[in-house]
This record gives sequence, C-alpha cells and structure tokens, in this order.
Amino acid sequence: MKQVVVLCGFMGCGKTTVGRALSRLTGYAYRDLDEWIEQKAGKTVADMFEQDGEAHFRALEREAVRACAEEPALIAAAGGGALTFGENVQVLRKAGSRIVLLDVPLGEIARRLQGDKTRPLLNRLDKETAMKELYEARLPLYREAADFTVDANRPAEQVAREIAVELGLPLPSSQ
Ligand SMILES: Nc1ncnc2c1ncn2[C@@H]1O[C@H](COP(=O)(O)OP(=O)(O)OP(=O)(O)O)[C@@H](O)[C@H]1O
Ligand SMILES: O=C(O)C1=C[C@@H](O)[C@@H](O)[C@H](O)C1
Ligand SMILES: [Mg+2]
Repeated sequence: MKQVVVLCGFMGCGKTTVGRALSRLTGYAYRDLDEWIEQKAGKTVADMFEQDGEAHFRALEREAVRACAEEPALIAAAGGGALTFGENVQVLRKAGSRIVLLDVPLGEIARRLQGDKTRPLLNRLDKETAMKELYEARLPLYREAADFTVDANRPAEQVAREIAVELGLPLPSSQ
C-alpha cells in the first residue's frame, strides 16, 4: 500500500519538527520539501526568493511535490505555501498520498516564529499584520487540501503519534 504522508500548515506550525518525529516513529524516510529544493537549487529558499523571485521557487516546489508523490512510502513536510496551490494538491491526491493539516492558533505561531529571519514571506517590517493576513487567507485552503486535521498545539511526539494512529501507519519503534 502506498504510504506517502504530507504534512501541511502555516509556517511554524511544526511540519519539520513533527515530520521528523513521525519518521522516527514509523521508520519511514523523512523529506523536507524546502530542503529538497535547496539541494536541487544549491541555495537557500531565502536566496531563491531574493535572487530568482518567488515564481521560480514555486516552479521548483511543483517539481518537489511531483517527486514526493512518486515515492512508495515517505513522510514529507511541505513548505508553508505548497498546498495552497490546487495543482499540487491534485498531484498528491491522484497518487494516493495523504495530507495532514497541523492546526496551531495564530498566537502560538507568532510565539514560535519570534525573532526568526529565515522565512522570507515574513521578513518585513509589518510582520504581525502580514502573518495574520496570510494565516487567514490560507487556513481555508489548508482545510480543503487536508484529509485529516490534527491539533498540533501540543508536544511534537504526541502529535506524531496521533497522526500515525489515525492513518494506520506502522509503529515499529514502540513495540
Ligand atoms: N509542537 C511544538 N511545540 C512547541 N514548539 C514547536 C512545536 N513544533 C515546532 N516547534 C517550534 O516552532 C518553530 C517552527 O517549527 P518548524 O520549523 O517545525 O515549523 P514548520 O512548519 O516546518 O515551518 P516552515 O513552514 O517555515 O518550514 C521551531 O522553533 C520549533 O522548534
Ligand atoms: O508559506 C510559504 O509560502 C513558504 C513557506 C516556507 O516553508 C518556504 O517554502 C517558503 O519560504 C515559502
Ligand atoms: Mg519546515
């Protein structure tokens, strides 16, 4: 059975952290789509935005989604914007991948990203307003994309375990 699980949600909701925990729990390989893109491009996401523009990054992101959908088994952390594009969601659905939304309230996201300079879409003077507007615009898109929503305002290990149980993933490391 195909077992590709893609974690989605706003920047800072914990996709990378929970994704790594879920990979440890299930034994499935972990892939961070942002890191995959950085390796392909040989530069950071922040540099890509600055030097090549967002459209170039989004094209590489579509490639990353396609490559991930082709895997037999994988825990993938999507970039914060990846599943706001219907085309990427359709590619994953068609391939039988499952999409999980990590739900975290905006206040907690803001706490987690305080002082962070690595996320280009938030690297601006009106960071608070930008974050709120983007969060509110994206939440309905994430909900539409997701097969399952998990309360991710809890320790990452707990969130990972709930996802594994809900999706019926193997839990070899707990036996
Ligand atoms: N469950 C959690 N509880 C508390 N803090 C967390 C939790 N998950 C992640 N964090 C912290 O929040 C910050 C953002 O987490 P992480 O990088 O995993 O988010 P992300 O969703 O991958 O973000 P991005 O979309 O930018 O890749 C990190 O400092 C991380 O340590
Ligand atoms: O929310 C977004 O659109 C982004 C989130 C990050 O994970 C990166 O993919 C990039 O900074 C864009
Ligand atoms: Mg991440």
